[in-house]
Amino acid sequence: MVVLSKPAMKQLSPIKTIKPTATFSSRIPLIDLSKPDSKNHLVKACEEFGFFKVINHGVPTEFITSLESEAVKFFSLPLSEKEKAGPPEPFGYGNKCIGPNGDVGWVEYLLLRTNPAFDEQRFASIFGRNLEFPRCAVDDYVSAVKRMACEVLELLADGLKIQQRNAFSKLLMDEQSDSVFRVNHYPPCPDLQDDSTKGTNLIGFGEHTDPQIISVLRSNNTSGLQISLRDGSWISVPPDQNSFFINVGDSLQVMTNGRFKSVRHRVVANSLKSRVSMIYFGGPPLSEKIAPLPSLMEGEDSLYKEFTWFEYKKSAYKSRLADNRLGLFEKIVAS
Ligand SMILES: C=C1C[C@]23C[C@@]1(O)CC[C@H]2[C@@]12CC[C@H](O)[C@@](C)(C(=O)O1)[C@H]2[C@@H]3C(=O)O
Ligand SMILES: O=C(O)CCC(=O)C(=O)O
Ligand SMILES: [Fe+2]
Repeated sequence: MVVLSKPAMKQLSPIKTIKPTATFSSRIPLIDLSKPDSKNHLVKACEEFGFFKVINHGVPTEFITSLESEAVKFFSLPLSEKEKAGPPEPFGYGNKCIGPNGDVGWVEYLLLRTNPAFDEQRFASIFGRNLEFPRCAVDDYVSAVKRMACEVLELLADGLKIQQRNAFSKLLMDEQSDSVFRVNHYPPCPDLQDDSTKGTNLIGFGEHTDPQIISVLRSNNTSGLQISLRDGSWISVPPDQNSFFINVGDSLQVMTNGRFKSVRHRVVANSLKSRVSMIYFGGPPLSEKIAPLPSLMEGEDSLYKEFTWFEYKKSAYKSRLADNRLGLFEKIVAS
């Protein structure tokens, strides 16, 4: 079974299908941010999984529910209306096409910038006069999630015994922080019934790691998110609309000289229910050098060549979703 999106300029691959072999796992680390020992659990989770679930996160429920209902309203509009906010370059409304290099998935989305430089006018220019998406609901939600992301990063710095506890979080707090916000909608996708594809599902969002420092993800109660373990196997993440899921991004992997690993993840479309997810990608300013923190090197050499976030992002936008983007920046170690 091949599902093609509408013709576009780029050569598009068919949306991939997948046999639902991953099992739901109770192994995903659960971090209670209100507990005094959370910093050590956080470090362990970042080392072992690059992924964890957070409870007692302090993000007001009303910010979550109000933004999610606005997202549902937006995605319920006729396609011709939503397309007025597209195509994503990279910001705006996108449908099936992910990124500029031919990746596709069973997903539609809004990709927005979050820093203050993305002013009212530029926000409005995406949505136009008759197509509203409430900037204030995005701002309330993103500010609260960013605060929580910074708290997590500061606890991680404490857990790693880094003296400057804002070593990571200051990059998200910077006025020039290149952070991004994404709302994904995965429409229900009935089980495929073709002989060759019976019992398989479409890929909603293909496997990848996130390039930034940290990603904070929240979804409605529909399953679909899967993460890859260190042995390469995939596990399904049980959905929980009251919690947040956090991904270590490539930049945090580099800043910890590989001690934390960015997590490979993907989304499989659900056959019956639609899935809505909202993800804040906390990134550094474009000019920031991404390099291991000296206190984490303990006499080791950096595993990575020196690069700025601008250079990494430029390279990421030339890559396909599933590529090992950090590979290009790893030092070749003589054996
Ligand atoms: C295929 C692509 C989409 C992406 C840019 C890229 O060329 C490779 C990285 C992709 C990713 C993954 C995490 C985030 O969803 C994202 C916004 C990002 O920063 O990197 C996407 C990019 C995108 O959709 O524009
Ligand atoms: O929608 C999701 O749950 C995850 C999507 C994702 O990984 C991304 O947008 O980078
Ligand atoms: Fe991702």
